[in-house]
Amino acid sequence: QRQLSIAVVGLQNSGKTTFTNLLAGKEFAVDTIPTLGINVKNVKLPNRTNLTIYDLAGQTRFQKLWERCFQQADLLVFMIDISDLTTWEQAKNKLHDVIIATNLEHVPILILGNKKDLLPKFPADPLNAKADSSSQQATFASVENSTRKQTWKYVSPLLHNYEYEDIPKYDLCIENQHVLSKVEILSKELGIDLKQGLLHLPHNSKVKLNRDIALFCVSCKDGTLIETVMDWILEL
Ligand SMILES: Nc1nc2c(ncn2[C@@H]2O[C@H](COP(=O)(O)OP(=O)(O)OP(=O)(O)O)[C@@H](O)[C@H]2O)c(=O)[nH]1
Ligand SMILES: [Mg+2]
Repeated sequence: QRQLSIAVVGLQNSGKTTFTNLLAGKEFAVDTIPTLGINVKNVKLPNRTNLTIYDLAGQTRFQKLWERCFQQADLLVFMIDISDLTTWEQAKNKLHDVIIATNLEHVPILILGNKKDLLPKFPADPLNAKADSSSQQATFASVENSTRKQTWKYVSPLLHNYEYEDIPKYDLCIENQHVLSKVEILSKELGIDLKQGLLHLPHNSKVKLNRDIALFCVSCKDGTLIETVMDWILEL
């Protein structure tokens, strides 16, 4: 039996409990109750893995509880609601705080841009179609001597043309919000260079990421890429 502990953090209403429920094999639910404090779930997976999921409350008053779970966690999941621009800056800053606070521990971090289903689709353009399908997921393994080389299989379709500096940067507004459903653009907007393993902070400062990091644009509602994310977790 293998034991894997996962701490799920992110702002309120981003979909943490929803994602936790999907991991536990439950259906998507529109009506959820905001989590108070910590909700711990144990899930037995068929391949002899026991998951312990710390589904944390996103409300500001509970965020100080997050740190307590970081020590126990083999994986941090950071949920972002990419459909909500009113909380975007706050979510990004919070993500940066969490990355910096945990960077020395080498704990892998999985960033999920959730609620992709609520973003407008890219204009139908046959030239874009191919690019779209190849840019669904991105994983970066940055810890040296990592035994988890297989995570690179998620990187390869993207890395062929992933160059952080070449990715356009947007002034996000409702008209162009759909760009966040492209994982490489999401990485740029979050300041995360998946290839070099760098976190870009304001005022040109950079932090080397000492950990495995993965980024996916998902929809817990439609189930988009949820299985891929689960596979990725099981490879840890
Ligand atoms: N459209 C859409 N709605 C989603 C998705 N994921 C979650 N939701 C909805 O978002 C709302 C909040 O979901 P929760 O999972 O409770 O959010 P949370 O992050 O646990 O919130 P706190 O516990 O308060 O921190 C619910 O109404 C969910 O149904 C998604 O992928 N698409
Ligand atoms: Mg919750």
